[in-house]
Amino acid sequence: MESATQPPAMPLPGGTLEVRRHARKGRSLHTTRLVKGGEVVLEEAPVLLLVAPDMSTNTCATCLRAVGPQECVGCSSCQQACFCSPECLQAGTSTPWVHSPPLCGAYARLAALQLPVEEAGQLRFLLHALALKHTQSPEAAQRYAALLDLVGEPTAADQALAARLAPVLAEALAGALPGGAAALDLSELAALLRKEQLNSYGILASAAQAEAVRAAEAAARQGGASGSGRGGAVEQEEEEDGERRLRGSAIYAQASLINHECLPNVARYDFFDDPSHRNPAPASASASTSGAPAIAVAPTAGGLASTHVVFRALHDLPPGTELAQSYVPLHWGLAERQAQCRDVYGFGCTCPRCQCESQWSDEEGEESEWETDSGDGGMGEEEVAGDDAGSGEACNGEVEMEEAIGPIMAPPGEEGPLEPAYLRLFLLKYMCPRPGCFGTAAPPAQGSSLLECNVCGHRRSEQEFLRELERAQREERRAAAAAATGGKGKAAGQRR
Ligand SMILES: C[S@@+](CC[C@H](N)C(=O)[O-])C[C@H]1O[C@@H](n2cnc3c(N)ncnc32)[C@H](O)[C@@H]1O
Repeated sequence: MESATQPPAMPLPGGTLEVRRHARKGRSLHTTRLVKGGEVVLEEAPVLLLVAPDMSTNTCATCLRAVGPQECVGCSSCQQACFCSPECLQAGTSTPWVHSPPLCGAYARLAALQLPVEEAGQLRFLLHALALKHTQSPEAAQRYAALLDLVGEPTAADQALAARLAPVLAEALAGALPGGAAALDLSELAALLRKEQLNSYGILASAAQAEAVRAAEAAARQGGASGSGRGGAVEQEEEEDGERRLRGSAIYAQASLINHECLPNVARYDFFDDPSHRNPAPASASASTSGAPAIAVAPTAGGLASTHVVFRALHDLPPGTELAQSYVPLHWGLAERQAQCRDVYGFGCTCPRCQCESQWSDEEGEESEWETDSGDGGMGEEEVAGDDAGSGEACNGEVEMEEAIGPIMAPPGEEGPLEPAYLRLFLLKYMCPRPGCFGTAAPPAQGSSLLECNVCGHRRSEQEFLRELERAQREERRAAAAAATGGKGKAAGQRR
C-alpha cells in the first residue's frame, strides 16, 4: 500500500531493483523488470562481519570462514580471535574495523570480564561500530553511514541496555578511542543496538563447527560444570526443533531493506566456506539506499573467499514485485511467528499466510496443524530465514499452529488470505526435503528445473518433487476417504 505522498522510487545499481516506501513497513525493495526463478536479484558485500564470541576459536575474524584446528592462525595478542590464513590475519589486523590493535586490546579486556555470550556479542558489535565511526577514511565513513541508515528507533529497553553496557565498553576501550568514556553517546549506542537487532543476519555454523561446540559443551558438562551447561534433553529438544548454531552475523546495506513475509519469494545464500566462490571486484560506487551519499561497500577481505550474500528468486517475479524473505523458520506455527515478528522486529505480521492460518478454527478443541510429511521420511523438514533471517530450520514433517489466535485481517488495500492448497504446495516445493535440514530451496540458476537448498546444498529435481507431490495427494485422498466413512483419518494439508 503506497500513499499519494510517497517519495519517488529510487533505483539501485544493476537495474533490477528499486527502493520504495511502504506506508506501514517503511522502505521496501521491488523488482523493476521480470525476474526469472533462480535469477540472482541481489548480491552484496557486508558492511560489517562479526564472529559470535563463543565461536572465536573456529571462525575467521576477517572472512567468517569455518576454521579447522589444523589451519587456525590464532591471534597471539588477545587470544580471542582466529584467522583462516596468514592473508586473513594480515587483512584483519590492518583493517581498523576488523581486528586492528585497538579492537584486539578491547577483545582481551572484555574476555577478562567473563561476560555472558549475549552481552559480549553486543559489546563487540558496539566496538566494531565505534571503530568505523572513529576511523578517518572515506571507506569507514561510508560504512558507518550505512549502519546509521538502517531502520531502528531505540526503545526504552535499548536505552537501558546502552546505559548498562557503556561503562563496560569504556573499560574495554581503555583510552583507545579519542575522548574515552566521555565520548560515548548513550543515544547513539542505543540506536546502534536497535539497528543491529532489526537488521543483522545470523550466519549459520558449519556442521563441523556445530559438532565441535556440542562436543566441547558435553566435555564441560562431564567436567563438572554442573548448572551452567544445558542438559542433554534440552539440547536434543533444540535440535529437533531446528535450532541452529550461528558462527556470527553480518550487516548489509541493501539486503537489510528486504521486508518479511511468512512465505518468501527469495532465498539467501552465502559462500563463507566455499573456496571456489570469490568476491567479484568491488564496484566503484553504489547509490545509497536512502538517496543520500553514495555508498561503495567494498568486501571486507578483497580477493579472499567470498563474503558476499546472494539472494535468488524462488520463482518468476513480475515487475513491481516486493522482495520478501521470512525472518522466522517457515515451519513455525502462526502464534510463534506472530510473537517473533512482534517481540524481535516490532511489527504485527498480516501477510496472506497469517491471514489464512488465523481463519482455521480449532474444531473440537483439537490443535490445528499442517502436515507436509510424505509419510516415508522423504519429505518433512523445512526452512527458516530470519535473524536468523536466512538461517534454515525445520520441523519433523509438520507445520504446526500451536494455538488458535484471533482472525488476522489485511490492512485496506493489501492482499487477502492465501488459499490453503497454495500454501501447502508452496511448503512442499520450496522447503528442503532433507530431514533435519530446514533450508529454503531456489533454482540454482535461471532456467534450471532443480531446486537447491540454501542450508545443506541438497538439489532436488522436478521429477523428485512431482513424485513427492503425488505421494502427498494420495495420502490426502486416503485420509479424505477415511473421514467420509467415519474413520479418524486426517486429510494431509488440511485443518482438522
Ligand atoms: C530488516 S528491516 C526491513 C527494511 C525496513 N522496512 C526499512 O525501512 O529499512 C526490518 C523492519 O522492517 C519492518 N518490516 C519488515 N517486514 C514487515 C512487515 N511484513 N510488516 C510490517 N513491517 C515490516 C519492521 O519495522 C522491521 O523491524
